[in-house]
Amino acid sequence: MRFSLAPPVHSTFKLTFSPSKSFVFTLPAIRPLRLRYYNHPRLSLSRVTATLSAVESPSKSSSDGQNEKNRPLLQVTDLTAVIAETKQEILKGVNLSVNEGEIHAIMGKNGSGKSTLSKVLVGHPDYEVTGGSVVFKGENLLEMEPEERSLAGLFMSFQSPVEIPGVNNIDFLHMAYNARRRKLGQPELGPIEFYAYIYPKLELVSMKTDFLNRNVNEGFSGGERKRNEILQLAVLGADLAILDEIDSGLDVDALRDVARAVNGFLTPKNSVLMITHYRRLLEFIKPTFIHIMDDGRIIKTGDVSIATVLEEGGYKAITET
Ligand SMILES: Nc1ncnc2c1ncn2[C@@H]1O[C@H](COP(=O)(O)OP(=O)(O)OP(=O)(O)O)[C@@H](O)[C@H]1O
Repeated sequence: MRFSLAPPVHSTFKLTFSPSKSFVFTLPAIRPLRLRYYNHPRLSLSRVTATLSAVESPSKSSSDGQNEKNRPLLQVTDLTAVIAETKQEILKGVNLSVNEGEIHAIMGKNGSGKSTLSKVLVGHPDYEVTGGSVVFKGENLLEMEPEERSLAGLFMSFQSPVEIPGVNNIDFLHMAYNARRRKLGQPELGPIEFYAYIYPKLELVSMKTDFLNRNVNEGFSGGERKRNEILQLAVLGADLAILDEIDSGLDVDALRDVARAVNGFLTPKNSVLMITHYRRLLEFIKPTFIHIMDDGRIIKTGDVSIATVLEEGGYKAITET
């Protein structure tokens, strides 16, 4: 990728990626700290390019490690959890193993506990774990704060992504991205470098650049929220991405875009755990395993053929096979 930086005029910049593609953006003026980057004497084309390669290269080189494929990433054993407020038990002994490079889909009737499982994994405060264990990348996930889980490489896209009034999208992503880089011992990216990094990701999910300057999810349509979640995933990266009904509310084109972005995120080292009700998503993102959840437990695991049985005969057909 080649691009040049036009000299800054006030706070508007132009990044040119190729003769036909350029991206004009306005840096948010709310962080005085960032102003020092505007006229940074060492911010040259080569520096930005070098930073971009540094960002892109770890996932590429890690994908070379074929012999490391299939190492365990997430191991959930006999996990039980209750609603914190009422102590009602929702998860009643979940067992699930996800290895590096695998795509797992969880299906199940409404209210069977799928979203609860994913929220418990990311440390949502509405739930209390009452038993069992969760090991993520060799560490006890349940002992980590939600933020630590995220920095450790766990990403969750919520079924109903929340609005964050007063925080614009680009600031939010920039902050989260730099927090992850700090955790990885990498230097933070300044605003210009970050814009250059994020631009191709916007294209990946077919999102217009004006979404960057809007407050996170505020006034976004259902489909735009989902695209924005996947943009977050593409920007932040993750070892395990948990996608809760990423297909709900998407039109056919949006579903394709989102699936393409998710597939683009995959390497032999990272994994996806997706919750869905429909086979349609599984045609775009091919799962290694499908699990059926019922009443707080995974009651069946198999390959993609389960989704066909389900679509044709409903959950009754699954429990009878
Ligand atoms: N915070 C909560 N307060 C009250 N009840 C809850 C809470 N969280 C989950 N539940 C209940 O736990 C059960 C499982 O909910 P969950 O959202 O995990 O189901 P699901 O399998 O994801 O369902 P769906 O397919 O409809 O999204 C439901 O009966 C739900 O009402």
